[in-house]
Amino acid sequence: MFQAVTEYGVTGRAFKSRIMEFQAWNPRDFTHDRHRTVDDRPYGGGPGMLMKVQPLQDAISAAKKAAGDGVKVVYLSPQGKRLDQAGVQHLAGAQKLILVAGRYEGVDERLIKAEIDEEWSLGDFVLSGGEIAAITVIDAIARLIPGVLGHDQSAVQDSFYDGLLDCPHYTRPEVFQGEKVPDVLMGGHHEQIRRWRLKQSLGRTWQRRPDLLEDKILSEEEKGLLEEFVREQCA
Ligand SMILES: NC[C@H]1CCC[C@@H](CNc2ccc(C(N)=O)cn2)C1
Repeated sequence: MFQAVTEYGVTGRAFKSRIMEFQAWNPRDFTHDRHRTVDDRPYGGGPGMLMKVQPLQDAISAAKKAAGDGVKVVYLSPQGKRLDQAGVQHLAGAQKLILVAGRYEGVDERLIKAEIDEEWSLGDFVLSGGEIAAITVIDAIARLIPGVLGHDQSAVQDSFYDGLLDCPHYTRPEVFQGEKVPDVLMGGHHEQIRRWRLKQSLGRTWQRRPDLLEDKILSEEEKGLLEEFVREQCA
């Protein structure tokens, strides 16, 4: 599953060039019974199983041992703190991360308490396993590691990560579905293009995610551009 980030795209290059390193630790490799059992029944009964404590504990311990000092152990679940770009930046600051991907109905609370440093959630929805959440986190973190994105892409990244939604993008043909590319983008006037893109990002954020604007202090220029956008919308 993790080949999605270790083998493809910019993240794949980050792992191939060893800017980043990945190793998977499967609890099944830490079982001692013939069926390599990794699930166990919940005390208190009820449907579903939990992750068997001993194999998961041993997998985490082995990963910690291999990581050495300065490792942060993160558990991904709907019960975690809601992850956003600021949270990704926080995680990207860690030298080493162990991402624990759960399966079944969950993990014994005592194991979480003993081994997990931070619990994060990608959103209010349930996946069949934490692996896809871990893959997503790895991708988001990788994009923030110096050298992973080409310098040109990192320029694009900055505009998006100032807490605003991205502006509309256009490429060939000039007319598509009966609609022309906005003239400003055809003119090559970089300062006008910068302002237009910033105005579109501000306006789109105001329209679709006003909550993001609540946490953002706008510069005088941004305030002016947003007012212009709103006036044009209400005209
Ligand atoms: N109680 C269900 C829970 C038990 C333990 C394993 C997880 C794996 N699935 C996940 C993991 C994370 C997220 C998320 N939102 O970040 C959603 N789903 C499911």
